[in-house]
Amino acid sequence: MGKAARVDKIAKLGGKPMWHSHATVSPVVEAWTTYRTGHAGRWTAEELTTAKGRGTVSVVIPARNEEATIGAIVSTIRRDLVERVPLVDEIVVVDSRSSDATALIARQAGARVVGQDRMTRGLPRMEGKGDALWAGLAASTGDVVAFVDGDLHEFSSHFVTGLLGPLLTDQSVEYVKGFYHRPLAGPAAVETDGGGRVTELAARPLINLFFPELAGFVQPLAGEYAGRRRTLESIPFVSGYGVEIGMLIDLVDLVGLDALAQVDLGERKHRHQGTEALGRMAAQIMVTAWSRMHRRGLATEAMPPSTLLTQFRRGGQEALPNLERQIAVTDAGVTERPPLASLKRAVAA
Ligand SMILES: O=c1ccn([C@@H]2O[C@H](COP(=O)(O)OP(=O)(O)O[C@H]3O[C@H](CO)[C@@H](O)[C@H](O)[C@H]3O)[C@@H](O)[C@H]2O)c(=O)[nH]1
Ligand SMILES: O=C(O)[C@H](O)COP(=O)(O)O
Repeated sequence: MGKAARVDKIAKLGGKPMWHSHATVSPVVEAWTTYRTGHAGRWTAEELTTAKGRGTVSVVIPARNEEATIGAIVSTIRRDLVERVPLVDEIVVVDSRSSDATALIARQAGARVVGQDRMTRGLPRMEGKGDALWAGLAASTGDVVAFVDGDLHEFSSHFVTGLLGPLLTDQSVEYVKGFYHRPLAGPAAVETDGGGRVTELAARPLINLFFPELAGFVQPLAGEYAGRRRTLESIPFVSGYGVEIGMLIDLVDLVGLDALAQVDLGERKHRHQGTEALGRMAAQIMVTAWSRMHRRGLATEAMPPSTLLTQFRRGGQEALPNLERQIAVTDAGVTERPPLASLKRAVAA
């Protein structure tokens, strides 16, 4: 049994959790994690520029009100991977209905900035990150497209080279997902591995229960990933925060686990959202997972989930006297952009 396949597992014994360090994951996941996991340090930008040959590479960054971080991310990629070596051919920032200076700062740092709504004009309006990513795929031209979140702190260009490594050096890889350690920075202290709360509390249990072939992905919700255009254009993009889990399931169904890889990018620091917002994110992820469970015959059409999420907030003018809390109801329902390739075919016909 490979080291990568050794996992810690909690077994419930008499109500008390007990840790085992020699439990195995499924043979499929064991083989995949051993064979398809890499480390960003394995590839230099120079080697990858040679490997790229005549192909082209786009970096797409979705950004909604990211004026604090977007400039440093774009200028780092530009300096290291456009000017120092010609690895990245274009940097596209998708301005996702920002109300701050995100677009201006990104442009000044050297990105091409496209508006989410401008790219999807004439199509039904959709919300959130997934729609921004689809707009970015439509706006970009590279044969390989790398996506990077716009809220990362202490960004380094190895995030991009790590994602590109497997794709530019191994033709059998169609898609690469990043993974990392995730500190949780609170107001007073940093919890070393406290980040990724939605991942640990919602996405990982869902994946293990219903899509166990994907259990070897260390960070299934990572916003840093790259793929071949032909593949990315062949899958739908779920709106909002359903996009990552939807993409992973759709990809494994389309190209198979063996064409997917993951790369260790070290550590990732980002802007944290509050618990209430993460609850809405988790609900979108669950609704998306349900749609894929339904497609696989694991859930019936007769029992679709209610997409309304009721949350409670302390005090406020609208507080109900019996609860001393106000109630906020949001719709966690998601929609989908169709595979970009199908739209291009329809336009060409
Ligand atoms: O309407 C939106 C919302 C977000 N973003 C951008 O998307 C990126 C990630 O969004 P963020 O709100 O920072 O998400 P996280 O709280 O970091 O959530 C994690 O989990 C999400 C659900 O899988 C993933 O989409 C994220 O990439 C991942 O970092 C950032 O650049 C945002 O500016 C948009 O472009 N449009
Ligand atoms: O990916 C996640 O689980 C969410 O983005 C939450 O991340 P955080 O706990 O690091 O803020």
